[in-house]
Amino acid sequence: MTYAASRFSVAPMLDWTDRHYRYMARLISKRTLLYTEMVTTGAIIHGKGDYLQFNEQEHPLALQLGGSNVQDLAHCAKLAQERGYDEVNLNVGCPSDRVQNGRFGACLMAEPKLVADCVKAMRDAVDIPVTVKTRIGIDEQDSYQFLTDFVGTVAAAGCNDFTIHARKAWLQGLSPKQNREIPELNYQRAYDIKRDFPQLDIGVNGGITTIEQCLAHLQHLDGTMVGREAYSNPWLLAQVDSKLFDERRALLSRAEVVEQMIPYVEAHIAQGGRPNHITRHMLGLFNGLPGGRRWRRHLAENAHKPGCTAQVLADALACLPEEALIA
Ligand SMILES: Cc1cc2nc3c(=O)[nH]c(=O)nc-3n(C[C@H](O)[C@H](O)[C@H](O)COP(=O)(O)O)c2cc1C
Repeated sequence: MTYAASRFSVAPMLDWTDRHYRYMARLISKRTLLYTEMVTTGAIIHGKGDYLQFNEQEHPLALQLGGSNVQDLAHCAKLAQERGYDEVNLNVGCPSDRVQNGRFGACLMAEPKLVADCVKAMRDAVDIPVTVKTRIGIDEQDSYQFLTDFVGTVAAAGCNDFTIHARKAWLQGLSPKQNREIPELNYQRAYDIKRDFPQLDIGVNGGITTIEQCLAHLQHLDGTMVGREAYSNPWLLAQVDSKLFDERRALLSRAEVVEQMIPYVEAHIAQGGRPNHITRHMLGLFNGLPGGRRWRRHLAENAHKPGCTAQVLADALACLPEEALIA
């Protein structure tokens, strides 16, 4: 496998990977594939807002859909393609009650035939890749056979690209938050799927916190997806283009990223938004550096105040020592 054939992505995360986070992430890495938060077909079709909005700078960008109605998913996939998304992904991994009531998310692992029908309808509607994010199992259905039956059935419907969150979903008794730590991760399951379905693109997700871990997974797999670490420590993305894609392009410093966010925040305010809609995603930018706490505190204490402007970012930068500014 070449570097360029492998994938690195930031996971879809509700309330976290909104368009503002993604705009910042794109300033840090050009090669990372960014996912939207999960958007339900119901929100897109019946909602009042524009749930497909993004900034052209965000490419490459994948829309994650939640749903299980075949026609609705096909319709939303088509809208995604028309709007310019680079990929459309189906959520077969979220364990929350709300999602189970809507019969989508992780509970769909128990209905591979339905997922296959959804994927086929989406594939028929669009030319962009249709991908699936899934778990290694749900509840007591956690055998390797269960996972291979699921992947095999969905792949036969035309999905060539799976990201496997290497932790099974508990549909009862654990909150989605608890279910991100328990039960334990089983990366071997994802490796075994790649061995048994070598023609498929298989990526892994769950518990990855360093680029070195990504490189270790890429010995077995086609891609890695990072969630929480890419949010709380966005500077992780600064190593992606060079270490995973062998690109030599000069990177921005953290301070330069902040400077480029200032006009973006100004434009957001001009449209009636508040700075903290954006700065809340930037709190971890100086994590681990001297002054990182002061940066975080300044934004957390000021960016929500009425009348606050994009100057809050310049003021927060001024709290930092020189060594943090050039890092
Ligand atoms: C705040 C939050 C929101 C999430 N929302 C979604 C979502 O919308 N769709 C989805 O497939 N997974 C969602 N997840 C799960 C992540 O995509 C990912 O699978 C999980 O966090 C494990 O990866 P990590 O250990 O790298 O964080 C969410 C996770 C978090 C922390």
